[in-house]
Amino acid sequence: MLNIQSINQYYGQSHILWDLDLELPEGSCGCLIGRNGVGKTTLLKCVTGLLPIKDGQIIFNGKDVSKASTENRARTGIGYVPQGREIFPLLTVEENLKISLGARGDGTSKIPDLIYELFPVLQEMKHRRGGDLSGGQQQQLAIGRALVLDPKLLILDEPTEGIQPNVVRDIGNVIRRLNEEFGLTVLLVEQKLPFARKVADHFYIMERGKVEATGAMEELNEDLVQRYLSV
Ligand SMILES: Nc1ncnc2c1ncn2[C@@H]1O[C@H](COP(=O)(O)OP(=O)(O)OP(=O)(O)O)[C@@H](O)[C@H]1O
Repeated sequence: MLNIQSINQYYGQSHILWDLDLELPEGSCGCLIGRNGVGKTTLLKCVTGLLPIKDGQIIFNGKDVSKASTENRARTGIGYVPQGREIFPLLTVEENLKISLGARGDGTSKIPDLIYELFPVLQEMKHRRGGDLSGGQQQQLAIGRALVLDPKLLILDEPTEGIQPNVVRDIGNVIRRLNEEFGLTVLLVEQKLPFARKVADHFYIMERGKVEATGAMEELNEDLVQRYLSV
């Protein structure tokens, strides 16, 4: 589904991603983990097209999307929920969701029922402004907005950051459901290991701009945690 081959990325003179490889099989739920500053968000932004790569390839569904615009990648099925959510605070919940409809390219003007089914709170609050929602509700809105595009791959950057535990649980359940019931492939960055273990089936440990270890989530043992994640 997603095959990243030997990509390099720089911010000015700073070399951030180093010949990075990653393979995410279709139907899986992969979690990128690693200490602060190792390049997790940068990698997600390279996949969505928000940041250019210097060399290497990003293959999505068999197509090389390395040079495609963010809009085109979204149209071909890459959905993105950014860190910090980035919803529009002055627009209503419904307007936030409708904005994404325009990017679908199929002319539909109806928000898919699935979004309100997954997140009933968005239905209840659809006429409220995005900025009036709690952090957890805004995260649900950000996920709903990505789902409006009917993605095949859903990318989430720290979806539980700054969110109260009961909403974290709901978000975890929705991600699992999207993956297991609806067959969505998922790639997320997550710092909270218990959440990562519950939601994901694969892990990718990043260190200094590379994927240094990967495997099934059950293989994420104490040695790896000590070596790559302890601070
Ligand atoms: N816009 C930018 N300009 C210059 N350097 C940047 C920029 N954004 C990030 N960096 C640097 O790139 C490196 C990787 O950052 P990135 O945000 O990808 O790491 P991360 O693993 O997601 O970290 P965190 O867990 O703290 O979010 C860091 O050293 C960071 O300081």
